[in-house]
Amino acid sequence: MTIILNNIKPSYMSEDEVSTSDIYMQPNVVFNSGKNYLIKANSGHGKTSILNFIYGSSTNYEGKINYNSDTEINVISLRKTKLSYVFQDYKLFPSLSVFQNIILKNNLTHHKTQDQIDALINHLNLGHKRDSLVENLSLGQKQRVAIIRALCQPFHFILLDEPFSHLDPTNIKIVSALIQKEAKQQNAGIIMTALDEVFAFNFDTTINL
Ligand SMILES: Nc1ncnc2c1ncn2[C@@H]1O[C@H](COP(=O)(O)OP(=O)(O)OP(=O)(O)O)[C@@H](O)[C@H]1O
Repeated sequence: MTIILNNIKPSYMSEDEVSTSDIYMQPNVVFNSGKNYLIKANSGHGKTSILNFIYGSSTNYEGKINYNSDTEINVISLRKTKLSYVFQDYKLFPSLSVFQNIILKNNLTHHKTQDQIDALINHLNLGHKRDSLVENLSLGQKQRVAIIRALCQPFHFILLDEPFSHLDPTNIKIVSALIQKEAKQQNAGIIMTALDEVFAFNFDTTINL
């Protein structure tokens, strides 16, 4: 799958604000599945915005996004099998447990077995929290739950919005290896945003937003 951005500009940001961007207001910015991309920028420069535009959860922009060069495709139809997203604010259900949050999604996709989900929970050091309510987790624990949930579907691209902002170096290493392995198995692309370099990851391309 290919995602092509053409002259994208958030409607709520001025031309001056995005004038130095390598993505905003640029023609033909191409993302290919099978490749890992880092989108790097300071706070408030539009990282969440660009992922929301690609995912179609915001249409508050000028310009055009094409998926597989198809100008007519409805991005929402791509989400179940082609686009996964780890939101910066996680979008978990606080009154459900770790396991319930994950299985709720997996029940829609049937992408993993229950044993595979338990193995992932243990692998990301959340075994002792499996049946705890998400509202009682630390931010770093919530971040890992959101990552496991995002892996419970097939995808051609996974979008990750500052996914390691609350993780320690050991967990970053474990989570990075897992995401890269899962993406590689599906020949999928990774589009990650961050404030700075992410050394635990092998990126093909780093783009300054
Ligand atoms: N729906 C919206 N309406 C108006 N302004 C918005 C909207 N969404 C974002 N903004 C503004 O656009 C700018 C970019 O926001 P965005 O959340 O994309 O940045 P970011 O790079 O992800 O920031 P951070 O690193 O702090 O998470 C900010 O000035 C923000 O206030």
